[in-house]
Amino acid sequence: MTDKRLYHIGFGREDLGSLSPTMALLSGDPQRAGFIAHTYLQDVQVLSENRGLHSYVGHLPNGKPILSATSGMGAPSLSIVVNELVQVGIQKIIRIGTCGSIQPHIPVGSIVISSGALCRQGAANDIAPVEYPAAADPFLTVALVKAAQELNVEHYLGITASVDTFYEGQERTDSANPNLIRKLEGITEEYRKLNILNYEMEAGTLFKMAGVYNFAAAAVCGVVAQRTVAENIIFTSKDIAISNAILTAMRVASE
Ligand SMILES: O=P(O)(O)O[C@H]1O[C@H](CO)[C@@H](O)[C@H]1O
Ligand SMILES: O=c1cc[nH]c(=O)[nH]1
Repeated sequence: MTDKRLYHIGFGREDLGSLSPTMALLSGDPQRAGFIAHTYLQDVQVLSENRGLHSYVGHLPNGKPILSATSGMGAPSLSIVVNELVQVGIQKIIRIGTCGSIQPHIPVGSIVISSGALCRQGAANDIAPVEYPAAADPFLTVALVKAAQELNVEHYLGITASVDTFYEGQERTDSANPNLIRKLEGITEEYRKLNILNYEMEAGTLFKMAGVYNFAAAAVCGVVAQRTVAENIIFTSKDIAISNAILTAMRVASE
């Protein structure tokens, strides 16, 4: 542990003052991290906006201090941020993300709460063996499910596929690269049959790090694409999907 400013997140323990938050809400998108901070936290301070990794600290109406931070996209960036957040005293992380559904019954606008992840992520292999479980914290995860029930948010609990690429790794061909390597052809259908609910790009590595570093992690993602129908993001449902994920996570953070 250190009291110095951490190189990537751009702040250290001393910048947190007497607040000393132990919970972080982690968004891939810096705008989302800022929105959460400015909408839900009181006495918000901008801790850093280094490399697009915007971080904010404040407290909830009940006085609980909370950090709202940015992971960036993908596991390599997340792994750096999470390592540094743990160094400044964070013990619980809820990822608030977006995802693509690969099950026909999970519509855009709803949320997926991850019970665990199939972790097809290179960064995680630097942290733990490939067989190491990518398991969400059961207590935070049940709390997210309860929160979604209480808020009447359409939610699904199950296994997430966390992969390194948005296009090839999620079997998208409507992109600059129309060619998929053979091992990725049909992977979405295979995952669908394995009862995997969704694709995203950070939860698996986050969960493995939580096991190795000994902190609690959970993930809630708004569904912004329906991959059994099409590859594209459904912009008309994006705001409601993200809002549902944020509301659900904030209810848990407020407990
Ligand atoms: O919306 P965020 O949290 O960034 O999450 C998802 O969106 C990005 C891809 O569009 C990836 O980071 C993926 O995991
Ligand atoms: O389809 C999607 C949507 C958001 N994020 C992903 O990683 N995939």
